[in-house]
Amino acid sequence: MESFSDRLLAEHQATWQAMQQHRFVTDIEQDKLPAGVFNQYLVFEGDFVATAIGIFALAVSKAPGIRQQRWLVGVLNALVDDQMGYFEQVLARRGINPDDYQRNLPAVSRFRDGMLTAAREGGYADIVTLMFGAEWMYYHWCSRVYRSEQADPDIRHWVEMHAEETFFAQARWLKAELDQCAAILPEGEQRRLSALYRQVLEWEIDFHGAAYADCPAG
Ligand SMILES: Cc1ncc(CO)c(N)n1
Repeated sequence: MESFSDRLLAEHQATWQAMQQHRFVTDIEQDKLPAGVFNQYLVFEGDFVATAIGIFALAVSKAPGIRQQRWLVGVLNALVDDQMGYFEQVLARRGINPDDYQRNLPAVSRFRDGMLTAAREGGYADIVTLMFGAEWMYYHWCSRVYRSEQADPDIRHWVEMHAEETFFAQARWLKAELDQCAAILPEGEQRRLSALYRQVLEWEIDFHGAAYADCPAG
């Protein structure tokens, strides 16, 4: 039988493709992403780390057992140490002062608040759906784009970080975890999670468009 996560991917193919072919993704693939757009994106992403910490903390508190908590605490640890450190370094290297950039464009707030609210109000399966939606999609476009070249070393490194085994393992863990959660859920709950998954992809598409806000001509 088709797994629940594969069912979600099949049900929302069009939305998935819209993200995989997003201008932000194809610009990186064709090595023509304007540096200013990447800088703005890094500011949004640096802010998103704080959101991700909040979401994974809720996952720890709602997880059904120690097996999940042990893994999720590892994820949290990587976010607070490696990811936070990464953003400090890359912003400094590129001379980015976040105060000079947009911080709260509607598409960015919608993604952040939508994810956090869903994580707060939902159960463990909801949170796993959110993060599976975000990470599986991200791994896929980065592993494709990895096969082309990016001249800017920071852009190249960003793609590599999300195409490498550590990140893939995290996305795979979420996928397997989602399948395990969904297997015991009634059809109505599965349909609700499917709608939430699609919502995540739509929030993501708009979030990635927001980096172009001050650069409409590309
Ligand atoms: C906006 C966004 N979605 C997904 C990921 C993958 O973790 C990310 N880093 N940023």
